[in-house]
Amino acid sequence: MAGSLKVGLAGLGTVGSSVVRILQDKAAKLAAKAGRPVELVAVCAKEVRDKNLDLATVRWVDHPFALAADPEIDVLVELMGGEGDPAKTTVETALKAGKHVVTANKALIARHGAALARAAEDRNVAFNFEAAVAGGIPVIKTLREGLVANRIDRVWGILNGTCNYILTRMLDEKLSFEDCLKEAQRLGYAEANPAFDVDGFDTAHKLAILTSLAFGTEIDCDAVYVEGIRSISLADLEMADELGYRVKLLGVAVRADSGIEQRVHPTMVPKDSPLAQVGGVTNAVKIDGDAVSLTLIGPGAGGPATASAVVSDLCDIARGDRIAPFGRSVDRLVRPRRAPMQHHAGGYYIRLAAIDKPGTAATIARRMADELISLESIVQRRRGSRGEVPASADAPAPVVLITYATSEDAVRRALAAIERDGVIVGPPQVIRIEQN
Ligand SMILES: NC(=O)C1=CN([C@@H]2O[C@H](COP(=O)(O)OP(=O)(O)OC[C@H]3O[C@@H](n4cnc5c(N)ncnc54)[C@H](OP(=O)(O)O)[C@@H]3O)[C@@H](O)[C@H]2O)C=CC1
Ligand SMILES: N[C@@H](CC=O)C(=O)O
Ligand code: NA
Repeated sequence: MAGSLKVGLAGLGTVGSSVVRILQDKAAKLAAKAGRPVELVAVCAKEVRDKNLDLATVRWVDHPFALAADPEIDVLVELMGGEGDPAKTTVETALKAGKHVVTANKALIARHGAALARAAEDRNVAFNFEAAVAGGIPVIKTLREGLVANRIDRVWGILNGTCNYILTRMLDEKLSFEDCLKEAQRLGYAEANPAFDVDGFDTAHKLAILTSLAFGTEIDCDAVYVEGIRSISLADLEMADELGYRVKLLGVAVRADSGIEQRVHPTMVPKDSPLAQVGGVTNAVKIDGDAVSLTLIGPGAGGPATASAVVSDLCDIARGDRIAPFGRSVDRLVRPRRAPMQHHAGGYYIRLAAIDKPGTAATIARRMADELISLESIVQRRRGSRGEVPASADAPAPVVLITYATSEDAVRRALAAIERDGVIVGPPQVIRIEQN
């Protein structure tokens, strides 16, 4: 058997600890599959959180930059997280030193992926990041290699385990948003700063990476329209359920007439659609190609699932597989044309807190008609029913509209007019609807 691939690991948190365990517990099987042992020789961390981790045979290095330049290692695994330092310089240092790099750090790739991939290409080393998108689901490999013969028109799905866990638990267990988030943190799903999860930025990072792979374009993270899930109430989840939908935080990248549309927002999907069935920390990615359309479903976060992808990347390197990180040379990625969000076309769920007085319903209907928006349904509830509306005599009553396909622009204009008319209280809740 060939000599071992020597691994240096920076970051011993949720994912790093699981990587150590897999490399140790499955050493013989991995060596057989990769054709040579994959050996952890050095680690670097601020502290060892998991006191049961056996690091007796592993060298401790005090700083990640030193680990990245360590002459003994062949590959640097970066599992510290964060788009800036120390992660960025650690990865740059390793690539400059001619070492392969594996990372799960989507924030880093979304911001600096092209420059890092170029550095890897220049030195003919691997820069692998399967764990960065949809955790254990091999979606990077699927897009980069398995679907190479396809023209991709849309890549979309549930890309954040924490948000899907929260939305599922809120509806199923009637738990509060805060309690669900705490559970997701305890289970190791959330980012170090969970605002990245619940405000949609983690999904945006992942979507930007998928977009580049799917459409052969430069990563354009700033082009992603982002809305998170903080505004989604139990009332919305229950109303969606009643109307035949589930609410999911989706990332959607689609080839539109005016360019590539990239958006992240809470989305209603029909209850009988595959994405609606995906609950908890599970992720799902749908890829619509001209020859093959498929859906990949699997665990999107958590130590073991994410480490599974990291170890897969390491085995590819051990086998000698070298593939351009974005499936083609960075110089061959094209600049994407951005399709503006105002041009987005689709159905909408709109929840209004309507003032209960004669003419309100007519005003709302007229403003919608002015913008040529056709309504599929209107549901009006009594005051004090769902919608967290107090039951006092002058309290507003929840009105829910479901529109047929229309444009974002038209919806925004109609709602602005309704607000000016003074027939609603507070901001309207708007959730886009995505059909299969
Ligand atoms: N958790 C998940 O489910 C998934 C995570 N990822 C990504 O994987 C990466 C790691 O995530 P995760 O394991 O959850 O994060 P954790 O916060 O659990 O672990 C990060 C580790 O890196 C250490 N670290 C941070 N800064 C330094 C430093 N300057 N020097 C040395 N060590 C440092 C931390 O130490 P300390 O604890 O002392 O701060 C901690 O041990 C992130 O990029 C994340 O986005 C990707 C997919 C899924
Ligand atoms: N915080 C992320 C972790 C995996 O990428 C998530 O919840 O999906
Ligand atoms: Na993955």
